[in-house]
Amino acid sequence: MNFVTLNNGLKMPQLGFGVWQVEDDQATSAVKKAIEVGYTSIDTAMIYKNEVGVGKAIKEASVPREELFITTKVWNTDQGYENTIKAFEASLERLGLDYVDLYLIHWPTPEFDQYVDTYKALEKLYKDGKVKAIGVCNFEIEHLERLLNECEVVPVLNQVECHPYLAQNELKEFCAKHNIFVEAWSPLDQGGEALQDEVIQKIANSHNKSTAQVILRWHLQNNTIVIPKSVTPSRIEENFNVFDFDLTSDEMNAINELNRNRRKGPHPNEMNVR
Ligand SMILES: NC(=O)C1=CN([C@@H]2O[C@H](COP(=O)(O)OP(=O)(O)OC[C@H]3O[C@@H](n4cnc5c(N)ncnc54)[C@H](OP(=O)(O)O)[C@@H]3O)[C@@H](O)[C@H]2O)C=CC1
Ligand SMILES: O=C1CO[C@H](CO)[C@@H](O)[C@@H]1O
Repeated sequence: MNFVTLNNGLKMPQLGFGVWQVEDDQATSAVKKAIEVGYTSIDTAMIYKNEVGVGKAIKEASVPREELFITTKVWNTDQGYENTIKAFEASLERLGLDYVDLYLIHWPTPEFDQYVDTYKALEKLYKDGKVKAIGVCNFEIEHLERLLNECEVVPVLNQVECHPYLAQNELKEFCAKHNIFVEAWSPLDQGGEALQDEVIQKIANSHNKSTAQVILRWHLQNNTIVIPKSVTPSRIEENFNVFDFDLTSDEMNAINELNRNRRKGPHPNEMNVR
């Protein structure tokens, strides 16, 4: 497993396990399987409604809590300083934990203009030692600039949709300049067209790997953190088995050229759901 060092010195596994669209019960078995395979980083959120199931897996796992890296997120309806503190305590309770490693704002929801206050609540939780790191999801450059100007703690990462068809080059450049990692959500294009791409298929054949493994390798070699999701035991293993080969710079460039700025999810400025 590769670890990255976040801007506050905390180490985080570069490959983690996502659990969106996994029912609470199934989350327990999927996370237990993932931990058995060797994943130690788990990405959940209040809105996934599976924090209880994830917490159960953590409790039943044979790996000590301090070796795990648990991420959860504050949902749009809980934004604002006081609401965020309450939402965090509720997440902690559902997870059955006394701290989380990383707490993230789920969407900026710019129309409501509360993400600065929300972030200030994350700073308070961080200063109180209840979270080991804080960050954001789905922040565009202008949203990050506001945090950098108006808040004290630089987010450790920005979790955004990213895969070969949505490379996020401009955002990656901005984040790198400010020592903020990019973490890719839907890194496998939600199991979609990118997994069938002919260019990626050819590269995969030459390494005797799957297209999913090549895509994950592309993310890792781009210095991106990844959190693929699967409830299929063989795929949970497959997605972890990406540290025994390297893509050449020609192969990396060939995948870079597939970018078409095509999103599966909403644009952050259009996601003002409450
Ligand atoms: N911050 C945010 O706004 C968001 C965060 N996320 C986070 O990112 C995580 C990952 O993103 P997600 O949207 O789930 O999508 P992914 O890109 O991880 O793709 C998951 C889909 O791909 C399939 N799959 C997984 N591995 C393979 C494989 N090796 N071969 C073929 N198919 C495969 C899965 O099927 P199956 O499970 O049936 O095996 C599932 O349908 C989420 O689970 C969540 O934690 C996601 C969306 C938004
Ligand atoms: O992480 C995510 C998945 O679930 C949410 C919806 O229920 C999305 O909005 C979000 O981006």
